[in-house]
Amino acid sequence: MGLSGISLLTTTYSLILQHQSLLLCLRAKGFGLDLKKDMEGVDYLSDERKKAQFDVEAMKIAWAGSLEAFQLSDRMAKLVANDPAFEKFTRPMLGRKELIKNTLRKAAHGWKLIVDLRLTEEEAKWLRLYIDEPAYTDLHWGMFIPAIEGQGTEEQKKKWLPLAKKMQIIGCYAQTELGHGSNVQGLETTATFDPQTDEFIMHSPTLTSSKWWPGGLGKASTHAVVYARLIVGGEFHGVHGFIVQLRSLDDHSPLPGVTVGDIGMKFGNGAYNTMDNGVLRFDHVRIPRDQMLMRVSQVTREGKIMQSDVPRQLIYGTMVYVRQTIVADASKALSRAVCIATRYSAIRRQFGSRNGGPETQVIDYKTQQSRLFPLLASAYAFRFVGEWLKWLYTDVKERLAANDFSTLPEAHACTAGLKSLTTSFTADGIEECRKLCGGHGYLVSSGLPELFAVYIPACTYEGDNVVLLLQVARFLVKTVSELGYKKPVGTTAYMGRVASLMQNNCAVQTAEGWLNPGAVVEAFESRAARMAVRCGQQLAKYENPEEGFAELSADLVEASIAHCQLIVVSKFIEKLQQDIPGKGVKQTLEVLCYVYALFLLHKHQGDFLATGYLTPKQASLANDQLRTLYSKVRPNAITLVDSFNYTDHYLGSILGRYDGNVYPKLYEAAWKDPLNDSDVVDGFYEYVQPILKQKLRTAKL
Ligand SMILES: CCCCCCCC/C=C\CCC/C=C/C(=O)SCCNC(=O)CCNC(=O)[C@H](O)C(C)(C)COP(=O)(O)OP(=O)(O)OC[C@H]1O[C@@H](n2cnc3c(N)ncnc32)[C@H](O)[C@@H]1OP(=O)(O)O
Ligand SMILES: Cc1cc2nc3c(=O)[nH]c(=O)nc-3n(C[C@H](O)[C@H](O)[C@H](O)COP(=O)(O)OP(=O)(O)OC[C@H]3O[C@@H](n4cnc5c(N)ncnc54)[C@H](O)[C@@H]3O)c2cc1C
Repeated sequence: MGLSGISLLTTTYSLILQHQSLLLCLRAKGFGLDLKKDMEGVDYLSDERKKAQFDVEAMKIAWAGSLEAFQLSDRMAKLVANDPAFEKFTRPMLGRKELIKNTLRKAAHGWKLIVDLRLTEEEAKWLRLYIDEPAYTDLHWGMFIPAIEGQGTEEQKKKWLPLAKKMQIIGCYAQTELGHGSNVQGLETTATFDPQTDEFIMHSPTLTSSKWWPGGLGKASTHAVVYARLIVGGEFHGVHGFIVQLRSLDDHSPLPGVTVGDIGMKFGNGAYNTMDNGVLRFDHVRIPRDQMLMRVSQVTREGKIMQSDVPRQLIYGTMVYVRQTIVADASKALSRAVCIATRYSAIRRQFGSRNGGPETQVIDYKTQQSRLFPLLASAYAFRFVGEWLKWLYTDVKERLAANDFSTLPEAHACTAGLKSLTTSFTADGIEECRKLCGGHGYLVSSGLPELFAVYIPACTYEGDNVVLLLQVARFLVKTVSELGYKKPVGTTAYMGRVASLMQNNCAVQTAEGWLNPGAVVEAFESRAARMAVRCGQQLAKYENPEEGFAELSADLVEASIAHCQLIVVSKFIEKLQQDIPGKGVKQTLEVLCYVYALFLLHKHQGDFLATGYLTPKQASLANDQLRTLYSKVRPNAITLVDSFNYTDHYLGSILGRYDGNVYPKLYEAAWKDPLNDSDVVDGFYEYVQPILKQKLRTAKL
């Protein structure tokens, strides 16, 4: 085959697909074909992109939240993607020491860009996101600084924040211990006030009191906000945060009395191993009294405890903040996996060839659609609920600054519940995307294994997901028990209509009847209210409420999930009531909103049926409608994932490449694996050749 023959192959998409494997064989056998030249610059997904029924540029803005947000994010994504310093292809192949050093290098380069280009805090945040490598900086900016901002006095903020924001100190958030993570009040590290020297003595009295897990602690941090039991005058006064210096600012060596190191390798290659999660012990380390974060309680020079008007729950405030950001991160992680799986599903063909024509794109299989499109819809749903949660958190923060703490319990329940719901779904969703990509999804170069490995701890950190749903359950039970005399507000306002929600059943008679926001919201409200009330009734049978709560905890978790799903569905619907510009954008989002809601209704139909709200026929109609909706998503699938506006660098996936040029790039990547540096593998002469050359004496073999 001559070169002209090869260029002919590039003329049509389907022909190229048929001949790719042949070309690859030729190259492998040394025919000297330049695949790069032949395949690059072709958009294998262009036919798919032509099918779009909406304005993609407008959808990008709807996804980003505003034109300004889109432009900012786009600028930072390109800045990172075009900088070779942020290459990440080889990350999963690095040993731990190289990995950490590489991360330190990237973090330093990122900081240099932030300083040199005078980036704002918002721009810097996006820059770190697109660098896409968990690092000590996440904890420094994401928890250490927010802990001081939320729990420090004005004086403390004035002293510590400028140092932290200029990175003259590096901080982490040291709460969890070897023996306790979820049970914060069970922490054992002590901070004992010494009135003679006006200091706290930080001490780790037991092995299980060793701080264990804090990110950035292992190797990078100079300081930590350490959570410890406050002991004054021999009495315990609750757990509080203390700013403690751990390492010398000159040579980074641990200070006297401080034992600190990394806790070792974690799940997966690369992935979260770029983070130095650490262990820390104190041997009677002294810190000045003014290093206790004193917005909630103060210890005076004389050793008196003073309580401000601020509720003690504010000590948990940093977790509320981070849980809110984790919901936003869930939509990013899920959309990334979905983008990879959707693009690849349009490229991949299996079966169905007629008369030698192309095989069927796997995205056209209804089973593929029924697994993929709900994930796509969920990515959008999480994006919009994340946007709402950010608003809620900003509102709470402003109120807290003005000493209005009334909305803190709801903010806690919403952040805890939505963190749990979105991270559990996203972790499962990434794994589903891997399966949707068949065998190639299991290759590291698909980007999915590392994304999964880096993401799954989100179900555990910032609160184990079940523990958090039990917090939501407490909030719901309290709301139900107060219904007689207190009007529920915010996300529990629907409980105010509990009588009608318990009585009225679903009125939908046709599949089209489900395309009605009122019908959908009422279904989710009725299910959530009925499950919460049922739990309340069951609980009332127990003399000891705590015993009842423990006994019914599995049902309470289900009720919490129902409540949180209602929030996501409602916020998606509310988003659609806003003005969303761009041809077809709102209509396409409406389709996704119904896919999200009806998929959940189908998946949890047991709840809807058991509570008596739906009949089996109505549940079946919802499923009929869902099938119709999948057909409406299909032509828009590729452009819906293009609307995330992810660069190939951020996606980090050959299967998810924007141009769909999958096979040549997979092939090329295989040859870059260090194992292929030589034809004869290291170890052949020691371990393989002797076997091949052995003269067997046993008769049996
Ligand atoms: C590719 C790159 C990807 C990179 C991704 C980067 C993402 C970066 C993000 C994160 C990186 C990971 C960092 C991880 C950090 C951590 O994990 S820090 C440690 C987090 N630890 C936890 O979350 C512990 C979980 N436990 C708790 O939250 C609590 O202890 C509890 C379980 C809620 C408490 O239980 P308990 O019953 O003992 O509670 P009490 O202390 O008695 O308090 C009860 C009352 O307080 C109210 N409450 C509880 N929590 C809060 C809160 N956060 N805010 C407000 N109010 C709260 C609760 O409702 C009770 O109130 P009531 O008495 O009125 O009923
Ligand atoms: C990657 C990663 C990064 C982390 N980063 C930090 C950090 O920067 N700073 C920090 O301080 N911590 C950090 N952590 C620690 C993290 O916050 C805790 O691991 C988390 O809060 C869970 O606590 P645990 O490990 O004690 O789990 P456990 O509470 O021991 O959970 C074990 C099991 O018990 C169940 N369980 C526990 N309590 C109850 C209950 N009351 N009712 C029913 N079931 C229950 C849980 O559901 C779970 O199935 C990190 C953890 C990870 C994995």
